[in-house]
Amino acid sequence: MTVQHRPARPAILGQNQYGKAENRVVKITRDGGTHHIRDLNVSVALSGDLEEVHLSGSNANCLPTDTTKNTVFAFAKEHGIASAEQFGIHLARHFVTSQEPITRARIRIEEYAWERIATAGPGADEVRHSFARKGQETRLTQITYDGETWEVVSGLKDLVVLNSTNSEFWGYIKDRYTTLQEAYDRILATEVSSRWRFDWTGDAQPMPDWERSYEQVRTHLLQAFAETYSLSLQQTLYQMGSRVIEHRPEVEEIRFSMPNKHHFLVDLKPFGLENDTADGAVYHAADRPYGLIEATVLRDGAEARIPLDLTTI
Ligand SMILES: O=c1[nH]c(=O)c2[nH]c(=O)[nH]c2[nH]1
Repeated sequence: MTVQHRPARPAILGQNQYGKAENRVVKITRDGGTHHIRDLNVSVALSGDLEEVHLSGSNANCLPTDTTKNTVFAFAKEHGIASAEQFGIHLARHFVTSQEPITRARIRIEEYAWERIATAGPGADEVRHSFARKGQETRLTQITYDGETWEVVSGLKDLVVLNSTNSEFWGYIKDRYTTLQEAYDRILATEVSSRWRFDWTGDAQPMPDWERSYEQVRTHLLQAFAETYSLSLQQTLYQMGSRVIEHRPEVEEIRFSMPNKHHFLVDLKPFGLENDTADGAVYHAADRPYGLIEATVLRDGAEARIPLDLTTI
């Protein structure tokens, strides 16, 4: 029997699209002391007359993905973000109407919601520039018992918080590798992971009210974050820990691991746009690398027993 071979046929280019994915755009608008935040993850995919880009390597019809990224940030500054839908419509229309070879644009946007951290007020002391990301953090606990002594370490993780002002960072060491510019008004954002150890070791002592303790520690952490005028994330961390130690007698020791979730002001000067912190500033929320600030705050005389690496409990 003879085997039938299908005639060889040439390769052809099928459906294709390209663009810049996951542009992390944060815009802060100021209404006096009350700040508003919009936090988007914007992905652009363009298609059209792009055969030659793939086949011959001619880039004559290629709008660089870098340009699509710049457009997203510049539009956030110039036109604002009234809603994710409005922003996406505006971008899609721009790409299709301004570039002849581009005949289709798909803009995908995820929006991260934030809620204000409640502080003292309303009144002069009320903080209006501090936010916690919506969505519940994870509450944790670890109980150890050897037949005699109890150890209870509780905590939380994934609590994302942001101050849109009242944060500076300057006066640090400068060596030949330093390029960081001093900051006098920056965003301070972190994802709090914390564990705290209770002074309760056994039945001879009254047991803490675990529910109320958790609620109170969480509130003190949030309020200390919001109310601290920060000169570094390290200083904010210490304020958060010492506030818990001072207000919650049942807590002996509290440990933190806090990534510095950097937000960089985008340089929009090449597009004739000023972008400073005064109002409507647009930031790039950088993913990695991140600063990682870790420390324990203890009651004077207490023993530090929470492991340095929080992932081990
Ligand atoms: O709060 C900060 N602490 C640092 O140690 C540090 N280092 C850095 O580059 N930025 C910051 N911010």
